[in-house]
Amino acid sequence: MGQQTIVIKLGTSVLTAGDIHLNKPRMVELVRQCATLKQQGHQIVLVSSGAVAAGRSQLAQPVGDSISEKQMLAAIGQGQLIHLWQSLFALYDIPVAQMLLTRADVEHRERYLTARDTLTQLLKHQVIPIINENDAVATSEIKVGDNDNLSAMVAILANANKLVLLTDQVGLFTADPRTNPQAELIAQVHKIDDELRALAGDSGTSLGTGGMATKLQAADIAQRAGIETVIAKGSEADIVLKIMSKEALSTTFMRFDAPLEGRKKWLLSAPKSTGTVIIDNGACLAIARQGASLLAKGVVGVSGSFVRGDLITVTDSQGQVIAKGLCGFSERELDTIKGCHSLDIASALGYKASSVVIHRDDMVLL
Ligand SMILES: Nc1ncnc2c1ncn2[C@@H]1O[C@H](COP(=O)(O)OP(=O)(O)O)[C@@H](O)[C@H]1O
Ligand SMILES: N[C@@H](CCC(=O)OP(=O)(O)O)C(=O)O
Repeated sequence: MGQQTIVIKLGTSVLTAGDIHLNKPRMVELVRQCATLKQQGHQIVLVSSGAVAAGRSQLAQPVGDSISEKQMLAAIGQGQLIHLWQSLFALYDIPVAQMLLTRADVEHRERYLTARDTLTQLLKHQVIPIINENDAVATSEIKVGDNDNLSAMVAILANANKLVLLTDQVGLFTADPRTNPQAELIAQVHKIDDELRALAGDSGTSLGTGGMATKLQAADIAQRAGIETVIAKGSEADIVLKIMSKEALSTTFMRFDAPLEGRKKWLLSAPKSTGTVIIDNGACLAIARQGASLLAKGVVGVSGSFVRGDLITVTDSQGQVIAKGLCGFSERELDTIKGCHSLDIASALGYKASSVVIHRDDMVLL
């Protein structure tokens, strides 16, 4: 492939030097590699963790791990982080931009499109966007929570070809190599299933967030959006350049051949599901095999709390997640009309309403 847009996510494990201090020589190395890629005509977006660690290293007294303390640390450290990136990229005359996002910035379609436009403009002007979660103000309702998932959202926003997750391991192993020295590297993954998810543990340190589990979630989103994901070790010499020339020891998650179109990519990446609809086997087959919309007739149960237009999860009667999509009814309406023929919905509710529960254009299969 020729010139590509590459989102590179740098975990705290890559950006800290065995403790909480930012690893400046490592950052210099990564900047040099990004500059080389830019010279080759590639577009680069960085998702940089490290704000909390950087904040901690600046305070003389020890600080705890409560949410408000971490938010304070992020507010202190983010400035130092972006200052360092800016100074290092300036050595190559490459301008950078800071974008601090939360889930709320991508959850609503208009805000998603605004963030996408900003990113597109920055790339058009040869600027490297450096993105982190806006930890200082992100409440539990609006935060993504980890930069792996955030980087998958960014990869979709940037219409990227590749998502590179740099961490402190060479890739995904059959078990956490920290605790299991016999663990073996999995070089290539075509589809992420429950068996693979069971291998991916949490972060082995108090600095990282989510470990391999969130990296798999990110790779899963990216794969479906048609983006290849590579997990590799950020401390390896020339690692990003080696990934580009396919010489890196790493785990590659192949992209799906039939990627989703724009609106469905947004559905996949952003909104949080607030409820669940359980459907019968006939409806499962119709939506999964025939690409049909979900009708009330196939609905056997409803849970959670949602209003018309909210994103909900669709499961089969065994609880297996089949799809997610924007629901045409509230949970109370859906409970009333479950099992109804589409023509009977209006009389069951007492007013005219949508004839489908989730339209196929508003649904992604999982
Ligand atoms: N199956 C696995 N393969 C590789 N690493 C794993 C696995 N399960 C858990 N891990 C842990 O995930 C950690 C990397 O995630 P994390 O600490 O969140 O790093 P980062 O800061 O780069 O996001 C590794 O150091 C490792 O201990
Ligand atoms: N936003 C946080 C990092 C969150 C996160 O996902 O961390 P990591 O698992 O190290 O990529 C920070 O800047 O400290």
